[in-house]
Amino acid sequence: MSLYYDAATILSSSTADQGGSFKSRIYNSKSLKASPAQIYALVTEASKWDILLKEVIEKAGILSLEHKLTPLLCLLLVHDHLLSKNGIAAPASHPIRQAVERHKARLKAELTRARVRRGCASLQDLQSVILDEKKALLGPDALTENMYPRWVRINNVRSTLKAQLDGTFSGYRNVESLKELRTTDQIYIDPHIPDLVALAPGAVDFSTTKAYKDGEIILQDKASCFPAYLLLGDPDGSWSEGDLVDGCAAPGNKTTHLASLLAARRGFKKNQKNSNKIISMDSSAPRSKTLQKMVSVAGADKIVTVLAGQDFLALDPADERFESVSGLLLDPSCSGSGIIGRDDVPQLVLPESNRPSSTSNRGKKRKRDSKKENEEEDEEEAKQSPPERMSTERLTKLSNLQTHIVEHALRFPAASRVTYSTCSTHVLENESVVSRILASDVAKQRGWRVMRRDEQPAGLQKWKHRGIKSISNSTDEKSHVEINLSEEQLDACLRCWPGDDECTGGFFVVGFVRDEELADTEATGEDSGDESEFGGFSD
Ligand SMILES: C[S@@+](CC[C@H](N)C(=O)[O-])C[C@H]1O[C@@H](n2cnc3c(N)ncnc32)[C@H](O)[C@@H]1O
Repeated sequence: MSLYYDAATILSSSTADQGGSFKSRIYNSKSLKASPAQIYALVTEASKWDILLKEVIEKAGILSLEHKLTPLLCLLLVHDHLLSKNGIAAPASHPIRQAVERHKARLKAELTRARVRRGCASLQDLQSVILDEKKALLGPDALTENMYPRWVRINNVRSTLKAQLDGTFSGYRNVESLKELRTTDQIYIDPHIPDLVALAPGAVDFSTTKAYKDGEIILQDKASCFPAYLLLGDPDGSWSEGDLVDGCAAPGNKTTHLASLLAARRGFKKNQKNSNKIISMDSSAPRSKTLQKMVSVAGADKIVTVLAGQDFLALDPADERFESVSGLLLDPSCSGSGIIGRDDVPQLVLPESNRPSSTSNRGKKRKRDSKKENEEEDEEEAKQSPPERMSTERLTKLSNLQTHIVEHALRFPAASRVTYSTCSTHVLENESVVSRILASDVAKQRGWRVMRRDEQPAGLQKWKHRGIKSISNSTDEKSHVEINLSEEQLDACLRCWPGDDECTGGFFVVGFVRDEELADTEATGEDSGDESEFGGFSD
């Protein structure tokens, strides 16, 4: 029984008090009695159905009859009663189980009515309609990670798309759009990124499959696949790369994607001698261990050299180890404001109680409950706009460091392509950084410009979300950031927005290419490299 009380407690407690992500709060809490896995599963599942549960509970009128139930407790219990295979996890004689089960006929009837009203033949169909309603009601931030499709990238070092479709995904039915992806036996082949597929939310946990353990498939969000593809282009593309550097590489998603794209390219150009290598590094030693492990599992040890604990800014571009480096991928630390699930306390839409608020004969307890609910409301408000929480000062420091890292990449003597990416939605960390880089001496002296849309790989040319000049959130507005980018330059920037129809997290990526004809030998001086500008951030 503690399961429902524990879940209600964790949802009501303030993130600021406890710190950490929602999941870590559950797993680290010492005061909860129920199993953390059960609490997490209950809350995340209930948050997928809350709009429906609210409607069913209100129409069944339970809350005005059952004074033992708060709206939150009722929602969690009715979820399990109607939608969980095993029903409510409490002894049949427990008063709060009885408080729900007394109304089982009405609840069942209201569930059927709600499904029929929406024209859905099954509960599975109903679920995606409910998620769409939730998105429309609360905006994309209301959706947590577990409500998005599962993105799976096929690793060409160890496998091929065809082999995986015939193996791991055999029996899956192909759908033509993400919207159609509703049931767990469907698969969608992404039109923007080669060898990327999506499975419906709730599909099997692919991290338990043999293909995952053998490194044949990698679980990677779609947006995070943009940078490596932007850098290397299509396998039949004309850019013939030398060595590659991934300067901020841990845990290794983009490094292993680079390796996969190189493998695909080698398959395509079988007769071409190609011995490019990838040099990957991360300034954090512990994260470098993860990077090394991911590279090994992906079968990329022969292509990738990991420089563990290496600060990219401390590399000397003139070092002979880097004389053949033609492409660099920079994905430095950022605010992470685009990450789905970072502030991942599910937003639950609760039923209205329809009870007088202070006249109850359960004085104290009711007061406690309503205090909890007020706290919940405050918390919900605080959750509305996660990107606005980071201070302008902190964002400016990050932006300075990001600019400095990319400018350093532009100095590698043989470099002709560089990509810069973040999982941030802030203009300050994205278009503003691009604007500052293009204005820097190193960019002018060496003839760097942005990679135009028509120069981008075929899949990304089709991507509709592009750079912007401003965003209506207070942190960016307060910074009075000036963005000197032309329409063409903004069009060269690729953006992903959390919660849009493409089901990505928030992301930004831009490519820079070197055009010696643009090189301005008159431009002098080094760009500011004052380390004190960059302090005070963490990953
Ligand atoms: C956003 S994460 C990179 C994610 C990675 N590209 C991937 O796709 O798996 C940023 C990483 O940059 C590293 N980092 C930050 N500043 C760095 C620097 N100056 N040199 C090397 N690594 C750095 C951090 O330790 C962190 O692991």
